[in-house]
Amino acid sequence: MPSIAKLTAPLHTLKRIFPILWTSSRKWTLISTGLMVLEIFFGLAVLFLLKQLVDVVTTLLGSDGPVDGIRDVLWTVAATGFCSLGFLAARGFSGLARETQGLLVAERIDQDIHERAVHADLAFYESPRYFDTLQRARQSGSQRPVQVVNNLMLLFKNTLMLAAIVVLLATINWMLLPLLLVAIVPALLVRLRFTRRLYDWQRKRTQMERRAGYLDWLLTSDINAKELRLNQLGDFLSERYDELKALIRRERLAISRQRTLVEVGVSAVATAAFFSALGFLAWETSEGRNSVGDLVLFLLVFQRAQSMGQELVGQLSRLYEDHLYIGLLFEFLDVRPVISEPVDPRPLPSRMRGGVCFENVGFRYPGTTREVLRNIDLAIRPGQVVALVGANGSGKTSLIKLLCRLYDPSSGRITLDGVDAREYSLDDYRRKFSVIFQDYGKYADTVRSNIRYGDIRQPEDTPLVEAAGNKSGADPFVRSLHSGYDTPLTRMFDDGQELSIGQWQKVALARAFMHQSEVIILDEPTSALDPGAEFDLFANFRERIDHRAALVISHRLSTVRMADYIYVLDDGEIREAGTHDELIRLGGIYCELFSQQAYQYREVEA
Ligand SMILES: Nc1ncnc2c1ncn2[C@@H]1O[C@H](COP(=O)(O)OP(=O)(O)OP(=O)(O)O)[C@@H](O)[C@H]1O
Repeated sequence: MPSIAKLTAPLHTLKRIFPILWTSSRKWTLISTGLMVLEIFFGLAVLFLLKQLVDVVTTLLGSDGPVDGIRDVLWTVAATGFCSLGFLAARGFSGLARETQGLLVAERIDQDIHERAVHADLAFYESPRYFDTLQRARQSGSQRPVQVVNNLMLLFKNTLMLAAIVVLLATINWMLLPLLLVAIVPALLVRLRFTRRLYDWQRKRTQMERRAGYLDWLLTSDINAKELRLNQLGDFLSERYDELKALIRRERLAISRQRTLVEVGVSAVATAAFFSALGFLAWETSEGRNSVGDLVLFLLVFQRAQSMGQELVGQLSRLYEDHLYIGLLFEFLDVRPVISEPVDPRPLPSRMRGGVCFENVGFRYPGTTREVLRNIDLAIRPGQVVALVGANGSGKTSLIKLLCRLYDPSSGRITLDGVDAREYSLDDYRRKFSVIFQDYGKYADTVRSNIRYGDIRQPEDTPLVEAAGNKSGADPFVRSLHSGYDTPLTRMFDDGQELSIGQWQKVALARAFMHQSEVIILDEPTSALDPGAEFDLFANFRERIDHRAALVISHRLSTVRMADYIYVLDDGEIREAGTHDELIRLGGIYCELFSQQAYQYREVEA
């Protein structure tokens, strides 16, 4: 037995859909509803007039004076024709109105999806479980909400029409009604069952579809083109893609095959019902219990009732399907960021005085059990350059993500001027930092925009863009591009220019310099820079960053030694901290790393 909650679930879906429709296009909602009402009115009128026509003709056949009768027939035919025209016109225009409304609603749903996607926690993108919700929301399609309402209106219209036909049939012979039920109900049950099966299957297959999409991207994207050719991975990946797609196709077709077989069976039952009804009525007519007019009316309306019933079945199953898929959309729209604004945020000091501190911070990524950071105590004071060193996977990038509140600590706290960072408004707090990550963004836009995205509040022609380009060392090569700072980057669009990896890194660095934040965070900022460019950057680093505070992650100890204070991270814990000289004197991990790199330089010099 289905539970009450399951039965009422579609109603909840509707309750959420109507406000979306209303707010996205009031005018078109009203127009399409009005036209649908007209469509129903004319449709019912046609049915009524058909019955009238049969009655008038039957009376005419049985009477002696044909003159008045013929006039009645002609009037009824004319009225039926007029109403049919009205029906067709209303149906045509309501289709147009629904399309307009559909496009507007789809735009609104896209806006909602983008809004949620932009504000979702970073964890959302770093977990396959969450990421699937986004894919499913996309799969559900932004047209669904308007489809639901269209289907609902069509359902309403067809139900009314069917009810009218049922009344007509009952006036012929009530025994026809059970036969009509036999023609409609099994088809409905079959459709609903297979809609559910297909939906369950698609939900189960989201990851597999995503894997296929990923392989498709690997095979066709420019990023992987070099490795694909040199490692001859093309055929191998293409085979994996084919295998996945074949599996998905086989499973899907198995369901469709079963559905087709069952539907053919159900149609056979419906056809048998029709001919049984016809035979029964022909017999009743030959026995004189029904008139020939009844038989004609039956032939006119029974098949109409049957096709209307089938439409009704289609609409009901589509409505059910839409309800299921809209559930996926709502599932995504209901994702709320965990990293949220405090109800009553504290005012953030315009200039920080004490700096940012980690106080006994521990952290594990959501959905995982391993603590990637433990007992972290760290401070970044105003104007201080702090360096973070450590082996791959020791937790450096994770620490930065916590610092910028892309995640919150699992234990301990991060403070700004002694106040827990969670007490400040999220946007204001984040504005205190400018960051360049290892996997920085490459925007298919002009150089100017690529840099200005560091602080989008600045006007388009802000001189800060060139100033940032100067600081990062990007300026000389940018000026040599065909349109200087207005050169479009990447080959994604016409006229786009591709940069070298080092040049991209300089543009990304400029983006970090663009924002007049108080703390500048650089995660491996010079990994792709040539030694000359790296030397230039750090030679007068403090002037370049306007004596702001900085946190620099680097594996190059020549970069790290210019820092005021250095933290050494090892397997999620800070093992050593101090100035370069102190750490060398300590003779620990840092000293060993430094000696290894220094040895290599000495070898070159020797
Ligand atoms: N999104 C994530 N979900 C779960 N675990 C993660 C995630 N990102 C990183 N980790 C894990 O956290 C640990 C620390 O990773 P992190 O990226 O902070 O290291 P790192 O010190 O910056 O390394 P590298 O020098 O290679 O950049 C690693 O063991 C990594 O597997």
